Order: sequence, then structure tokens, then C-alpha cells
Amino acid sequence: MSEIQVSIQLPVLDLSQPVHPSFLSSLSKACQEWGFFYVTNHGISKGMFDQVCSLSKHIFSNPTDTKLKLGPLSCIKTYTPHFIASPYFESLRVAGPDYLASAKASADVLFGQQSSEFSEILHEYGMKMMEISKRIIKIILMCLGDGCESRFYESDFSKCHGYMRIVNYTPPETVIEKEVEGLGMHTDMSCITVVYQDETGGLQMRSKEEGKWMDISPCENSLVVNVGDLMQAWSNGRLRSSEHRVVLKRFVNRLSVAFFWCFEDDKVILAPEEVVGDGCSRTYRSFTCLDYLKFRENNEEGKFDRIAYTVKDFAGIKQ
Ligand SMILES: O=C(O)CCC(=O)C(=O)O
Ligand SMILES: [Fe+2]
Repeated sequence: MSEIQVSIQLPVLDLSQPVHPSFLSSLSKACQEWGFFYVTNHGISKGMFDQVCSLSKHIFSNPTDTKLKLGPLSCIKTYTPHFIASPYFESLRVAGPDYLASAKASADVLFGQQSSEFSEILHEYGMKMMEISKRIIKIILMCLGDGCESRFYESDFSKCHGYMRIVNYTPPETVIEKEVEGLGMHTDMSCITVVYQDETGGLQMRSKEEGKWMDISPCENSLVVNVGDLMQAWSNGRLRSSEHRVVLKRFVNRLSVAFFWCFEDDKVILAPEEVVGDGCSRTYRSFTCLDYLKFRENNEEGKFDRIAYTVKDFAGIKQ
């Protein structure tokens, strides 16, 4: 991994302030060019993040045998062990809309039924993330043109749902290379993804034209938002689903919590005429959300590694 790395300044969306038109144009540019931006004043306190992190670390500190009770061969299937996405990656999934029940189902298997701390905080976190995601989607719709928010939020986005993936990255103890890939290049199968990353760093995005890797550095009290495949297709490619990865540069564990905000499974995704724009042609055919998710699942190679199979491969119209 020796590509040149450059740094850029991404806009920071302040959720405590009304959105100014000049900010909207820089946000719009970032969504087209990079598919990434930061969010601040989102209403999640540092204390809450710290609690989510420390309880999650406690979960991952269990012996592998115990964690595998939640693994791919179990009936719960919330835990992804090492060597599936990468040797250094393991994750736990908490699904909505009932985050409490989802987190509790995993915690009960690991700790017995007395422990409710983990499920309660994850429930609170999930509910906050839903609220934040709705606000962000509305602002992203504003980037697509005047009136887009009022025209399309209710009709297209009000049934969205979200799930979280808590990821624990464990770098190798002996490193030959300077840095290793914790999670290979991919695009997210969401409308948007809202990521909390700890102070370790390592999240990188790939630039559109030159394919250079750029650090998305952790920014205190800020979340990282990236546009996903579903939004790229729904916007007829006006918003970019960014290619990104995670590299581990230091001998320290890294923890992140990614919240994936998605269309409902049976949603038919087709960019509205107004979003496509006069004189522009459609670049994605219509498809149902679930069919795309299945397409990605069935293409193991396209899952995390090389992005041979993206939404463009699935539903893009050859021009
Ligand atoms: O760990 C991170 O910072 C990002 C993880 C990610 O890209 C993903 O889970 O899709
Ligand atoms: Fe991702």
C-alpha cells in the first residue's frame, strides 16, 4: 500500500444552526465530488460515545468461542469474526427499529440476562442516529434543488430504517508493511452511513478522478457521513457513493460504530424526473433495494475487496 496520500478539507455540517445557502453549495459539491462530510453538534455527547466504546470493547474482549455463539453459524448471526472482511476486523451488528431487543439478544448470549447496560445505551444511540440521519437526508435533498426536501422526503425516505455495525480492528502484533488494510476498499449499500470513529484514525476515501487515497481524520465531537450506493442511484449519480477503506497504521486497536440508513427492502429505486433534470438522461434503471442487497451478497468478491460489483454494475445504464 504505497499510494500517494493527500489531504482535503471536507465541509462540517453544524446541526445546531440553520443551513446557510453558501454552506449548502459547499455541501452539495462535497457530496458530488467526495461523497463525504463531517457533522457536528449532533446531540450525542462524548460521554455517550465513551460508554458505547467501553461496553463494546468489553464485548469484543470475550474469548472467540463465546463470541462465535453469535457468529455466522449461530441462529443470531450478529457477530462477524476475524478473517471474513479482513484478518484484523471483527464486528457486531445491532439492528433497528428495536435496537434494545437486538442488542439484548446478543448481550444475553454473552453475559446472561442480568446485563442491560449495553442494550440500553445501544438503544439510545440507535434512536439518536435515526433522528440524525433523517435530518441529514433532508439537508442532502436540499442540495439537489429547491423544494426537493418537501417533495421527496415523505414519499421516498420516511420508511427508511437503520442498523449499526460496531467494528473492532486489531492490528497484527508484528507488522512487516508500514500499514495494513483493516477493511478493504468498498462502497456502502446504504442511503447514507453515519460513522463514529475513535481518535486512532485510518479511515480513507478514494478521489474520483485520480484514485488517490485521502485521510478522513477523526475530528473531535464530529461524526463522519458518507453517501451510499442507494442514494447514488436514487439521485441519478448526482451524489457520489464514495469508495473508502480503513488502514491500520499503528499498533493500537481501533473502534468504530457505523450506522447504515437504508431504504426499506421492497422500495423501488428510481430517480424522480425532477432529480434527473431537464435534458439529462437516466443513468440507472429502476430496481428494488432487496435485489441489490442480494446481488452484493452473492458476489463475494465484490463484498469488501475490489469493488467489481457496485450499484453501477447492477443498475447502471450504459451510455
Ligand atoms: O471503521 C470505519 O471507520 C468505517 C467502516 C466502514 O466503512 C463500514 O463498516 O462500512
Ligand atoms: Fe463503509
